[in-house]
Amino acid sequence: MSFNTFGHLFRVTTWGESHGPALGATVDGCPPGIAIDEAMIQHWLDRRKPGQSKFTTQRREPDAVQILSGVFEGRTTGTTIQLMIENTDQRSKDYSEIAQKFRPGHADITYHQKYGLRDYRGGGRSSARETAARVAAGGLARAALAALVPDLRITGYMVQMGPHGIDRGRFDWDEIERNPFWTPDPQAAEDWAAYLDGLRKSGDSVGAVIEVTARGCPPGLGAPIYAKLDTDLAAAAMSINAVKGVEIGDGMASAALTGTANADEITMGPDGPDYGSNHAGGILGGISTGQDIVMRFAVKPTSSILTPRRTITMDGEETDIVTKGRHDPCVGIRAVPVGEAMMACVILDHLLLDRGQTGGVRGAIG
Ligand SMILES: C=C(O[C@@H]1CC(C(=O)O)=C[C@@H](OP(=O)(O)O)[C@H]1O)C(=O)O
Repeated sequence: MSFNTFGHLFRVTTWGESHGPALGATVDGCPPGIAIDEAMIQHWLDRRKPGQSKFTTQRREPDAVQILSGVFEGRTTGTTIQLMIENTDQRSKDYSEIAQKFRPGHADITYHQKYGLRDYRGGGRSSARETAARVAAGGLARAALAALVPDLRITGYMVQMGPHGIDRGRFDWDEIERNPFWTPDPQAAEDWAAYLDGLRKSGDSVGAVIEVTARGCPPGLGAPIYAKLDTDLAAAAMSINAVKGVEIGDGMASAALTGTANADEITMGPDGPDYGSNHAGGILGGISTGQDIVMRFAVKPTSSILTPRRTITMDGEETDIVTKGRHDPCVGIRAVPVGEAMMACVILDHLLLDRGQTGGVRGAIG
């Protein structure tokens, strides 16, 4: 059990608070010889950083990453890699009014009950700003995966904002990069813009569902029983701030299927098994099948809102709370690159575990 660390062989420890001097990730177990530099990691951080549209927080952070160790002449050395991002745009006075109160739906109250004190500035350690560190580690994982599994493509996108889901008939992979919501449905992007603008102006927020797909993942990653690939993916997604639900493949909806409908029928293709469908989300018995790995997670509405809500103070007095400052009306938007980063870290971790146990040798079919 580690409080701030995840992964078995590719181990990521994140550290830092939203209004502290800096935050970052300490990565142990990265394979040596991986080509990496700050620009390669920055590419991924730039997709998550705040202040990029009216639909996200207006805090302005460059999220500029510094590699402090573990890289020599542009390659990982196999030793501990320290990634650091300085905080530059803290505005802690926004939080002075709520320092003595608990935001409903926020970690404020549980942190206080557990530890008896908390860094309330920007939510401290519970801030979604912590996810910058995950994205930095994910950038490193992606670089390792690019060397080890060149065909792997990890892509996240939003499939639902509030009650409004995408139309899968309009799914367009190229559209994901073109709109501020990372959604594959151009019509949804238009509809959500108007919807979220209204919510934002009325001082409210909303949740979202994010899907992350890994295409080109080899079969054989993951292991029964406690080392399942889906166990680690679910834990990784659930560890992201504000996540309240995780699904693999058809997830909860698979309960409504019959065995006939759920069967991902198998035929023999030119290069091995061919699956007619993918209800399983690319994982059977905790082990990847070689199909697309499909994970979804639900992000709750941002709890820092301008609409007054009832709460209590640390002295137990009943009161109202309004959270001022710069907040995301839908924090799910910036959770998209975070979900991708977690998928990259978990797949790399399982790739390394599999190489250790089986050497990557697969059972023959045909
Ligand atoms: C800074 C980021 O998001 C922050 C996440 C956050 C929260 O409570 O989660 C609250 C806000 O912090 P602040 O009040 O300091 O502006 C967001 O801006 C980031 O993600 O990089």
